[in-house]
Amino acid sequence: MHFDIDIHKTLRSGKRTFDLRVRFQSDSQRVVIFGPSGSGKTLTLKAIAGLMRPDQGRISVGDTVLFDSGKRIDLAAQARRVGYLFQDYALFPHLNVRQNIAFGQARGWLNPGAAAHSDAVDYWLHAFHLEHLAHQSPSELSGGQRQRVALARALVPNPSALLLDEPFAALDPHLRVLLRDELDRLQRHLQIPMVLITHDPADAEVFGEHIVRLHEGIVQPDGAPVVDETASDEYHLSLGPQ
Ligand SMILES: Nc1ncnc2c1ncn2[C@@H]1O[C@H](COP(=O)(O)OP(=O)(O)OP(=O)(O)O)[C@@H](O)[C@H]1O
Repeated sequence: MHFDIDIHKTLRSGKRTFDLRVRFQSDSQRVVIFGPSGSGKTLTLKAIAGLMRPDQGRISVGDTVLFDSGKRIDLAAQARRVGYLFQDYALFPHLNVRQNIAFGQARGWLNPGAAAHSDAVDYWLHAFHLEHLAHQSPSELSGGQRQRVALARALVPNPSALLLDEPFAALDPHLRVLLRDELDRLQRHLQIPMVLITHDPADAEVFGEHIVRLHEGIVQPDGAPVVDETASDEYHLSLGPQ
């Protein structure tokens, strides 16, 4: 999957301004945007997802141009076919697990109850071992279960790429190691291209086939690729053919 990213955005808050000038290209399936707090990682991910409109630039994922200020292209977030995992998972507290996952489907937006019974929802409930929790609410789940529900919701519309905002930040250190391993195997199994943002070097080590280093809104030139050689065919989740 080819990512071609060129984002210009100036944000003002009182007397403070923040200039985001992010430009990179990648043919990697595993791109990590790595940088300290406040470096512009979330803004970059939101721009790719269509949740933040750049002032200028061009964003394409594969053959699809998602945004091009020169050509006045700006696809709506729902039309971009990218899954987004929010840092705090952003599950809906009033919907149960099944309904939260169904919300990932376009038709679920109006009536999650009606969309809750579909093959795709059943598939991801099963794949993430969530069937027995289908009727529970997010407040009744562990941190790891919440992450699986959020991942299932992001995957249910069969996106062409996955965007992950600090996916392990909300977890305790032990769970972080387990779920990092689980996401590693999930990505290798699905072969879904992903862009993951993090300030944790351990995430960059596992997922950073291509590392984009960000500092104060600008990509740093020393972003040499780091290839992870620990590929494993083994996969413990119940994933069948897609
Ligand atoms: N709506 C906004 N208006 C003004 N400034 C903003 C706005 N949103 C973000 N910023 C500023 O832009 C900068 C980059 O924010 P961003 O959320 O992308 O950082 P980040 O690298 O994801 O940080 P963290 O790791 O802490 O989440 C920050 O200094 C932030 O204060």
